Amino acid sequence: MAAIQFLNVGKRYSEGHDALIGVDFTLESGEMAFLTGHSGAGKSTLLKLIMLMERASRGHVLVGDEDLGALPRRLVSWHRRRIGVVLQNHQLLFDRSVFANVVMPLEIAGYAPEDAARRVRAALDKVGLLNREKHNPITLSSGEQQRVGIARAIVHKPQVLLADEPTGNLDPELSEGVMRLFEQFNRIGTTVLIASHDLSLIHRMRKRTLVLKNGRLVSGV
Ligand SMILES: Nc1ncnc2c1ncn2[C@@H]1O[C@H](COP(=O)(O)OP(=O)(O)OP(=O)(O)O)[C@@H](O)[C@H]1O
Repeated sequence: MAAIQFLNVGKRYSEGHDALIGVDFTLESGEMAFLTGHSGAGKSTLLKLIMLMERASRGHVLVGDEDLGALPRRLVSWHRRRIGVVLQNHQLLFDRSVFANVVMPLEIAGYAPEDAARRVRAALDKVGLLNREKHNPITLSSGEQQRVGIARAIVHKPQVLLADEPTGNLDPELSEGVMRLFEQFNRIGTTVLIASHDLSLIHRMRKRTLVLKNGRLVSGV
């Protein structure tokens, strides 16, 4: 079954700039792939369409069976809960603990506190940070902070995990560790799409790689 489908997708920003043109690809459920291309090629835009942070100007974006262009407004938050997102600057809040950062998506989704706490600990365990739950993230290294961001992205067991330059600030060894984590989530069935311009890292991972050039998919389809 397809997890993500782009059918002749175009995205024109209001200024008239075409960020994506005629993009067609399918990511099967349980697949892991990279998305690469020069700065401005359209990588972040493509991910934003999947998260419904932007809407396609042409064509169709499907996540599972749902055509996002036809998704009723009341289902947008349901849709976002199917997706976990990891960003380069991880957007952790430094006025609260690691635990409090990771539990946020579960609080928003209305989980009971005990259930939420169990899930947060399971997520922190998966990223190797169970002993840091009471720390403030500002006291952690950048690699550890990124792993807190990953725990927060997967704590609600999303079907799809998206990452936008998740290793941008990390040295090669830490970057590889983060990629191995994504691989682990993929192995248990999560569909993973990672935007990155770290070509040597992508090469080492030996996964399908979608390449964008000036808004068009030129390879990996
Ligand atoms: N909100 C916006 N309004 C107008 N233009 C935008 C907007 N967001 C992105 N763009 C433009 O769309 C094009 C694609 O941008 P996008 O951020 O998707 O590229 P990218 O491949 O992720 O680049 P980078 O690697 O530098 O993050 C760029 O020319 C960018 O300037």
